[in-house]
Amino acid sequence: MKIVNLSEGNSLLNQYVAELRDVHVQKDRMRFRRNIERIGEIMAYEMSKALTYSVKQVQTPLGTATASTHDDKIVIATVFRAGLPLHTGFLNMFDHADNAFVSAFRFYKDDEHHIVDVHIEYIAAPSLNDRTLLLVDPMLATGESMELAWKAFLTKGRPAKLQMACVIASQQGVEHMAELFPGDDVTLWCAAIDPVLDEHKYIVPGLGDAGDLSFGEKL
Ligand SMILES: O=P(O)(O)OC[C@H]1O[C@H](OP(=O)(O)OP(=O)(O)O)[C@H](O)[C@@H]1O
Ligand SMILES: O=c1cc[nH]c(=O)[nH]1
Ligand SMILES: [Mg+2]
Repeated sequence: MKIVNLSEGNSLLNQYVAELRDVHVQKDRMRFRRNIERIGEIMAYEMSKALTYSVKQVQTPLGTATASTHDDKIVIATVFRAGLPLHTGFLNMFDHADNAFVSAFRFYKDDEHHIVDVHIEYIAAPSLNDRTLLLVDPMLATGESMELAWKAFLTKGRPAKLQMACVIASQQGVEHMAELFPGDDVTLWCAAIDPVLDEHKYIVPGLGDAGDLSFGEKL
């Protein structure tokens, strides 16, 4: 698996990630969601550079212009619920894309909240055969949700290409995905890689619970 960490370069992206992490700015839920969406827009732009392009002719009112545009048949796929603002950001840019959704939520199997399991309940997707699948989820902690989402989407066909995107990845999550995708045909794009998970499997320093910060706490 190839990894592109977009925070390695200086750009406005880093400002949005810093705001996502900031406990004071997080009180503004609309800004939190919008910052994830803006990061999705920037990531989509960066990821568009890795697509397959061909030159086309465009009829203008005054003549014919040429443009190199991508030929990928894109499906943007995300994981309920924290993935929704990131998905919107991608769809703002890839506005012709089809879309796919899966629900995955982490729950604790023990009273001490140390053992996390992931539960998948719902999947809605077009045929993924021969498509370019952009699998986007803001947080990659253990990597379990991303792996199960990928396996759930595989029941809808075999994409020609897979590109994954997350805002904050943990080192453990990156290693988990690299084991799942040992070749270099899959790329993981992210805006930060954080060093550790805490005992509850939250990314540290991370940002907290992306789903709760976007939409409020759930029971
Ligand atoms: O890599 P993992 O350890 O699987 O954790 C990452 C998952 O955690 C978050 O979802 P969460 O389960 O909190 O659900 P939510 O979107 O409803 O908050 C996030 O959106 C990922 O899907
Ligand atoms: O740190 C984490 C880990 C999983 N999900 C989140 O929202 N945050
Ligand atoms: Mg959550």
